[in-house]
Amino acid sequence: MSSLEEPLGFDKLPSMSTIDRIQRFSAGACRPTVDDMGMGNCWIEGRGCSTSNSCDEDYEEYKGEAFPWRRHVRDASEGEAFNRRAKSLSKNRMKFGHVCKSRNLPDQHYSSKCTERGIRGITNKFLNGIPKFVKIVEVGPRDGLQNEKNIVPTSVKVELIRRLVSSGLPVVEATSFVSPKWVPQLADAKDVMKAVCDIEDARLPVLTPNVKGFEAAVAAGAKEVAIFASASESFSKSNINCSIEESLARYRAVCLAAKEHSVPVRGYVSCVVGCPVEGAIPPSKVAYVAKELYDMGCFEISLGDTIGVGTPGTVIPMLEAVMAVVPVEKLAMGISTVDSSVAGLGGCPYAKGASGNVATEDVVYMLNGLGVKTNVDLAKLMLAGEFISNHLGRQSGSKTAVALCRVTADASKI
Ligand SMILES: CC(C)(COP(=O)([O-])OP(=O)([O-])OC[C@H]1O[C@@H](n2cnc3c(N)ncnc32)[C@H](O)[C@@H]1OP(=O)([O-])[O-])[C@@H](O)C(=O)NCCC(=O)NCCSC(=O)C[C@@](C)(O)CC(=O)[O-]
Repeated sequence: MSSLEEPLGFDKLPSMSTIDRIQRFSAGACRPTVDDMGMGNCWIEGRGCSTSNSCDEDYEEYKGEAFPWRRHVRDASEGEAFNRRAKSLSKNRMKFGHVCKSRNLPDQHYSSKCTERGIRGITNKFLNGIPKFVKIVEVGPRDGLQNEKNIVPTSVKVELIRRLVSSGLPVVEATSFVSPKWVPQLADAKDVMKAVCDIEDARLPVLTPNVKGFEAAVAAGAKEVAIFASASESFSKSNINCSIEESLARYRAVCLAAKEHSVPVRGYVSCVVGCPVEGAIPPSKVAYVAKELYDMGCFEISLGDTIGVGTPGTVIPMLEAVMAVVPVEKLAMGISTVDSSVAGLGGCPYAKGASGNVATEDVVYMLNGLGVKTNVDLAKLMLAGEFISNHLGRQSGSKTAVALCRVTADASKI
């Protein structure tokens, strides 16, 4: 049995106060603003939101969030037809016949929700303290397509991004400005970014491994970037060809350049629970890297279980260690910011055993069922998932998409 598989004893389980802290936290809109740039650790418009009852306003505020750098011109071509089609499906509802044209399904309405009151009653009773709003960071066009055997044409990537944005996703990671020798699938980063940089309805961050990537990203029109470190030495070496310390030095340079350009930087920590080479990763290592990224100016830290081996018994001690050094509202995992990928696409090409990503459709469906707002239209999102799955010639990795396409019963009764 590898160390990753060793069951934790009850003595290793986190204290109730930790679980309570995580549950009670309902983050405010942790968004970067241009005004916050250049203020070191204060790049975020911080909002004290430490109780479970204060986030209705957060949702309202998030919906109305303004992005001052936007100059929006929507491409009227193929996207128009899609918008018309999607508009015919009301929010959080859909007609089966419209979503899966290929299958002759009855034209039934369904909703993944019971009544708002009913849900609140249930969640108050059993899931006290879950956030009322969850921000979803869609990584499909970047993480999802970086590991595809066949290179996806630029026009398909651009159309996917447009569809995801029009489903209401607030953040869609568009591409990576990395070495094309390392990730040939994203060698068209410049063209993708140039085609989507005028979209104003969502933030479109891109990955930048060094200053060279940052400069290319900004020249192509990127207004937000992400840097990606690892808590595992072996993964750092195989993913970005340098040690953790070397990567942190590179990222400090990226953050400095970003500060000069008033570009917000998001930070990733990979392998926060386990590494395919090293096995279990100590929470203290994750906390160290997360704090370094936070100190260099990242407005938010995404904690990635890169190969999908975490359990509550391993994730909570890790969160406990990270929360001791980085404010919880700056963390993007298991709290009220979730990274996911449309149709479950993706996984890091340099992480052996990376088992793909949680599908955005499944996250939205589950959150809808809990009465947690995301601002995402599940019907439009499923159309985006169907679009890319059709292009890739395989079934969606989303259980929700697969199940809802096949249901012939009155789904409102399921
Ligand atoms: C970091 C490097 C560049 C080091 O790569 P290297 O080979 O060590 O770097 P180098 O500085 O020696 O440069 C080698 C060549 O790359 C070029 N180069 C150098 N930098 C760039 C750049 N930015 N854009 C374009 N080209 C670049 C550079 O100009 C040179 O070109 P040559 O002279 O040979 O023609 C490379 O290892 C790399 O690109 N790695 C990226 C790997 C990657 O993208 N992995 C997937 C994303 S991470 C992930 O998915 C995990 C995450 C984020 O989702 C979180 C999670 O789930 O855990």
